[in-house]
Amino acid sequence: MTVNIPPLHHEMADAIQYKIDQKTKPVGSLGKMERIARQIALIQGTFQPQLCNPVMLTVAADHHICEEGVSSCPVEITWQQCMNFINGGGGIGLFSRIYGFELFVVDAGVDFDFVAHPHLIDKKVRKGTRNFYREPAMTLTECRKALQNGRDVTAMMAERGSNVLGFGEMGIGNTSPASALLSVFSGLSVPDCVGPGAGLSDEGVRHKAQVIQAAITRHGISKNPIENLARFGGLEIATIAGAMLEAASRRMIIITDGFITTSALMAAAAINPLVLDYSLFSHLSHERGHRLMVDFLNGEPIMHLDFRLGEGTGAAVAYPVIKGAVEMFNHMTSFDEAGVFNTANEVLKV
Ligand SMILES: O=C(O)c1ccc[n+]([C@@H]2O[C@H](COP(=O)([O-])O)[C@@H](O)[C@H]2O)c1
Ligand SMILES: Cc1cc2nc[nH]c2cc1C
Repeated sequence: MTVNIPPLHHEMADAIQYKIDQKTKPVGSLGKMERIARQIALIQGTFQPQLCNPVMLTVAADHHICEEGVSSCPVEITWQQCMNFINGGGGIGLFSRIYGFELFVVDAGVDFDFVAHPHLIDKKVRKGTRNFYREPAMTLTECRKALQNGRDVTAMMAERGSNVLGFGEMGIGNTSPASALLSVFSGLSVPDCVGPGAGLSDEGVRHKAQVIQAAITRHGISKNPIENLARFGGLEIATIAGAMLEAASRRMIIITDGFITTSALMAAAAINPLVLDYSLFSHLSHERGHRLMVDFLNGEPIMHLDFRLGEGTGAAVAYPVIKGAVEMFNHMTSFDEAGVFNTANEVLKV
């Protein structure tokens, strides 16, 4: 699969930075917000960037790796939470409403038969990702299908007028594939990449690491990122990776959430690293390993809130900061516009 991602509008970088530095503030004093504004202007190639119809894609799947005792949660929580979200409930139902996202739950592989709903997108490849302790998590065909499904969902959102996608996920057991992908793509040791997920004990974490290590030893590591995604990933992770790649190819803004959506970005970046230029890292998850993942991708988390809920909650909660960055770039007065500076103006500009 090849995805063509255009480079950022680097030719505008100096002029964009000049516009930020002309705002009535000491140079650099709005910190990360300045870097967010700059990135969005570089993505859109304009001095008047716009955030249009933000959409939250909470992509869900089940994981038969749970048969190995790698999660503290009952697997039914996956479908129950999906129903909760489309009815406006749960963390992401609430935060999407508060922060202005239209929320879609994408069924990439939940082990449940849902009734059709306008905010539930059916992209089910199969009922549950295979148990990757015993066999590859997906066949190559299933993995490619999930990637393509993600691309199709992004295309649908672009055609509805969205240029900002928040990514979330729901899937009991999905910190196991996310940990495996972190280890496989970064080369870090499995125990460094594994944490408690939704709530394992220390002993549970040790067992989870053993299961993941055994799976990596059994299937081996490929040079082909899609094969690695198929061996160790999850149906929602592959769907998100495809959706992110398509978003970057269309110059849309990608907002990651926590450990699992960032593992999807890792897979996407292994397919085409330019996807990272279009990505904002909403927060640093409390899940052990997320820091390693974000560092590996050279990302800068907007917030540190000790969230480890997933669903897209971090992406939604970071949105006001992203919105503020664009407002600052478009509307904060420059020294010239303010018209009240004389000598102070010169002092502040240096
Ligand atoms: O976003 C995160 O960083 C995050 C960290 C730990 C757990 N989660 C959520 O918890 C579920 C996976 O946890 P587990 O222990 O079942 O693998 C899944 O539904 C995720 O949304 C999410
Ligand atoms: C209640 C609950 C909500 C979740 N949201 C994401 N993972 C979750 C796990 C549980 C257990």
